[in-house]
Amino acid sequence: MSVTAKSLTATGLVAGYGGQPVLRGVSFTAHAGEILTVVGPNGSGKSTLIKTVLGLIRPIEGRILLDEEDITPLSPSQRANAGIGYVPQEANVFPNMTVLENLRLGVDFIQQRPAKRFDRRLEEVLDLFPEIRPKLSTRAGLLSGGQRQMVAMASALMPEPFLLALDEPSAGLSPRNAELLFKIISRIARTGVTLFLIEQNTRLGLGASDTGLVLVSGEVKLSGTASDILGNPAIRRLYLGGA
Ligand SMILES: Nc1ncnc2c1ncn2[C@@H]1O[C@H](COP(=O)(O)OP(=O)(O)OP(=O)(O)O)[C@@H](O)[C@H]1O
Repeated sequence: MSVTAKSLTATGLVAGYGGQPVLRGVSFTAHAGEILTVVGPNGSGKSTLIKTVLGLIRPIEGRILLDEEDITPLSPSQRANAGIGYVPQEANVFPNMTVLENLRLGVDFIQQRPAKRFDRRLEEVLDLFPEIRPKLSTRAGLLSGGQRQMVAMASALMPEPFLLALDEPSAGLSPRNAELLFKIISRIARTGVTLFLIEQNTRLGLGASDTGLVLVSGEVKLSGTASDILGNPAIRRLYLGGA
């Protein structure tokens, strides 16, 4: 079921909300087919960064590229059509609709990238989320938090995005469900999708990632392989409660 993953590159992003910029020159590359997790303390600019990648905030300076294509001028919906999928942290399913209806909406919102036949794509996506297969006719609002998060991710995958952006996927989940979700995230990457996520749970997020980015006060404090970052003594001391 592989799609062709694309890399996501940001160069010199300066962005904010009108006052002093929150992001102060952020550059990174999420390589095609890899998982990149952005971590950092509260208020460091993680949400601002994901909003800038999605086009919800226009950068004052800098560019965003999907492979070689400069997507900086594109609106959020144009970026969705260009193959950027997104799962927000909250309100990410339609609670009064069934799981199947939610998955159908995932395709209906994308206009310019005609996907495979719905049934075929549905089977591929359900193979990634066996836990929701028996729940297709259940209203999404009746599911557990972990299952709802799976439906949200499955719905975003329906139109075969090149890249999936996730906003704190483990938020509000039990440790067991959060671990399960990150197993699924690794499974998604193996199908050839690039994953770009922000995460409060540094150990879990970086533990499942290829590369990482530590954002502090709107600047990249550290970047590299996720295992190098997890092994960095300063990061361990600051964010992981260990020496
Ligand atoms: N809509 C907004 N208008 C003005 N300032 C904002 C807005 N949203 C966030 N900020 C400010 O931008 C800075 C970075 O916030 P941001 O939410 O990007 O950080 P974060 O790393 O995602 O934090 P958290 O981990 O707490 O979610 C903060 O100083 C915050 O107050």
